[in-house]
Amino acid sequence: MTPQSQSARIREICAMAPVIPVIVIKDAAWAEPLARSLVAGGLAVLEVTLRTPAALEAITAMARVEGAIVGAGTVITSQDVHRAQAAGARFAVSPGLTDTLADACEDCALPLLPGAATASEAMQAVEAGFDTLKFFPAGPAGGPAYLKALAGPLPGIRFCPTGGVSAANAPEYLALPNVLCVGGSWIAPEEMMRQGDWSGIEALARQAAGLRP
Ligand SMILES: O=C(O)C(=O)C[C@H](O)[C@H](O)COP(=O)(O)O
Repeated sequence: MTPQSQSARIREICAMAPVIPVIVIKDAAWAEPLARSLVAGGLAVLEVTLRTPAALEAITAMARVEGAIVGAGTVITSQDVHRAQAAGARFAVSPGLTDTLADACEDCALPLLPGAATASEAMQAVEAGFDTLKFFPAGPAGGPAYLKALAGPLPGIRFCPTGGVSAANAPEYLALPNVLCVGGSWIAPEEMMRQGDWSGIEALARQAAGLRP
């Protein structure tokens, strides 16, 4: 799967819902009810960060939930790519992009949403065949005004801003012509998962799913 066809698939995935929940999961037992509540709330595309020991098992459990399209986040190395794919991830998200990462995803045919925070990083990603990027870290890098400025010289690129995005500022990003969706951890707070507040998470998902202007 070439970077171009990976990027085409990533565009489709990013267009499915206005928000991709960024999930940091500490207990794989939470995975199935979490995925069910997010899908029920209208968010089908889910990113599980490989930041916790439970992440791979959680990906496997969530991938079995009907309607869920589960990807792995915090994919940094080729080993991450292989582990994510073996666990059942259907796409990968990275805070950045390296040749090694691009090659590993191409070899595995795992669509990659690579990260970029500057015009040069975005241009390098385009040279490597990726035209759909994660804008990371969105808030600290400059927020909606920064991303709006990139749309002029780089009109073909579409972004998923992530990092410091909330229900309050998501509409500002989603109104930009170069934004397909946003990513954020606010839809799956650890405390709500710990308490098994699945209906509360479903309500957060429903609110997020209605954010597209
Ligand atoms: O883990 C990764 O791969 C990352 O790139 C970082 C996450 O996307 C952000 O941590 C989410 O940001 P918040 O919504 O502000 O919590």
